[in-house]
Amino acid sequence: MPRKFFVGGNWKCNGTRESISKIIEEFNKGPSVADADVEVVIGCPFVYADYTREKLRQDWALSVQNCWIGKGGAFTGEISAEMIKDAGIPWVILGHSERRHLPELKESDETVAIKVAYALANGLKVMACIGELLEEREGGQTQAVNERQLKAIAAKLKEEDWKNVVIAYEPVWAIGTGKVATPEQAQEVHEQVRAWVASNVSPSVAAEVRILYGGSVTAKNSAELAGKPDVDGFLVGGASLKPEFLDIVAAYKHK
Ligand SMILES: O=C(CO)COP(=O)(O)O
Repeated sequence: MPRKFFVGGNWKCNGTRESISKIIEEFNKGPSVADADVEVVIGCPFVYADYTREKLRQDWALSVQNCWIGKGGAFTGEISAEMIKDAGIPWVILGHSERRHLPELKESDETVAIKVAYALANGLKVMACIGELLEEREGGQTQAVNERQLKAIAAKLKEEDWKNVVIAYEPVWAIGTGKVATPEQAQEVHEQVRAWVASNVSPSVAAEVRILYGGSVTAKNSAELAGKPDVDGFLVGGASLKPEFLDIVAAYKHK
């Protein structure tokens, strides 16, 4: 089965009702993808999930950007996987580098892995993010870091869980910096990630799991990146708040 191209938008902690309404109006003008070889998912802030769902075209799905590590209860300020599911939101982004590395958050590999397993067990689909820091890349640690992050997640999943996971490779040095990985750099890591999954999960999961690239993806660079064999889509930050996101979605045609 060929891997269906996947374009996720990650709005991060951005937006007002007014700006969301405006950008959705633009998005809703784009061609239908209902029968196209692409899946589109918008990751919005929790508080705007209902508002976004109400306005957003029906052929695009909704995601949130985090969830609590386990069952809900006395965890002030947190949102559980059960609540996300109950609210009718199919996807959650987990392990984003901002959550892994911001000093205020510092989510460990283990925390991310527990969240991924719990969200899957409660019926959500997960965009699981991995990626190396600049100093790790410069220190020749790229593969080791990505594999360490993946290994923590894989250790908690059963083989059938993987059908509800997409992996987002987001090199931290490329996020929000305008410094996109070259198509060759992205392909090299995606190939390593797929090979790791083949050896450590199963060859069939490796063949089917979608590996997204994230980090300064724009309308300009998306077509060439999409042309690489192991790039199955994108997780887009800044450009997912702009009309050019429609052009990034259209990059599936370069597959
Ligand atoms: O972090 C990202 C998506 O999750 C990427 O962000 P930018 O596209 O703004 O670099």
